[in-house]
Amino acid sequence: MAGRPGTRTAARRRPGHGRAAGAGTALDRAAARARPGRGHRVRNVARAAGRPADGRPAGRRGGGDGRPRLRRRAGRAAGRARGGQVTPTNTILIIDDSPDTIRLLSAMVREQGRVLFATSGAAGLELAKVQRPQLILLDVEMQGMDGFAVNEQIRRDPDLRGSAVIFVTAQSSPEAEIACLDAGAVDFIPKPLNAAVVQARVRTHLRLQAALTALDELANQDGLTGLYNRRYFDRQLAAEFARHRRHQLPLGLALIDVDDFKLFNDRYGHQRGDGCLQEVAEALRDGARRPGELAARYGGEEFVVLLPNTTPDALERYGDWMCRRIGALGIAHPGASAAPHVTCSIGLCALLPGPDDTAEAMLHAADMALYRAKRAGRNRSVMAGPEPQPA
Ligand SMILES: Nc1nc2c(ncn2[C@@H]2O[C@H](COP(=O)(O)OP(=O)(O)OP(=O)(O)O)[C@@H](O)[C@H]2O)c(=O)[nH]1
Repeated sequence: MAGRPGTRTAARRRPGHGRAAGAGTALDRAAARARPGRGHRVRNVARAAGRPADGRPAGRRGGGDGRPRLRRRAGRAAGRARGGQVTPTNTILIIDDSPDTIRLLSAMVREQGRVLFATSGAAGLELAKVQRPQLILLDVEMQGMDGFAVNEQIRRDPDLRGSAVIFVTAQSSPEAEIACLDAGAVDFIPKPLNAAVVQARVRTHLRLQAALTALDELANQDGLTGLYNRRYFDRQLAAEFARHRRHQLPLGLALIDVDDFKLFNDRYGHQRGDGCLQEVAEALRDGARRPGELAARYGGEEFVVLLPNTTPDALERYGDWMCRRIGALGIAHPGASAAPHVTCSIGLCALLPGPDDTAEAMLHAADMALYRAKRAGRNRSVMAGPEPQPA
């Protein structure tokens, strides 16, 4: 298959490059040394802690088994939940200013996932943002920023929504326990630490986290195509629009509609219609290759693709290329008006968002362009803007 014209190869950070705070401080090294016989493991984990997986946002990773990405992710999450089996994909972050406690806790939970640690609240927060652990075992009584302050920042950060906090504390009164739970922690582990209790609690919460992740992913997925659904797209569009406005970057949007699809359904039936939508969706998913690009089903036979940091020229090339790709699927559609196979019309909008622009207006502009593409004969893409007047 020919590559998409004018696109850059996805910039991927090389594994092992990039650093995060909390790894390799003097205390971290002391903690590793203090762990008889296993110091190297903790040290290695701490080094790995600074390594972004591949520079792409979670959930947008391509890869090889041919299943839609979202489906693969949901499957993985469900796999983690199934039977409570803990896989190496679980990450547990210990934030504690005592090397002895880190050593002890690491030994207790090391079979339950990849263990990272940080010896201060600030370092722990930075590490958590990069590594997105499922569980954070958070010491309450730390020097500087205490556990409650760290927890508050975790709760406020939308990127850390998927990380559950278990407080670890020597204060075991009912009031202390209630304060931890009221602060939003999922659980509470009392000191002195008991290995069986720690493992049971960690196991339970890893299971719950996996189930929650799977549910969250399903809630964002379109059932027929496995693409993201409109709800998720609208959220991402709002976030990307704000980011592009802040950094003054050009944002691209493509609204894609299958041509004469009613006729296709009438001729071949809804089941074949569904199959056709799935094939189109797969072409769109496969075409969203650059980091941050997102394809979603907008409703019915209409799809939408968000293309971050994309100039009008590049967006026009994308539109033409995607029209050709969908035509090249070669799905027979003898009654269609533009060609004897399935085609699509695409409305494009490229925008450097200014203070008065809105995501809704951008979608509306793309919709108007799509309407013009239909009127001009279908099987084409049209850029939003003033309609060319006849000479
Ligand atoms: N099979 C199937 N059909 C769907 C689905 N969602 C919407 N449709 C059908 O898509 C068709 C859309 O028809 P119209 O809105 O008239 O548009 P069109 O026939 O594609 O015509 P143009 O858009 O003008 O090219 C309707 O027949 C819907 O029933 C779906 O999930 N599966």
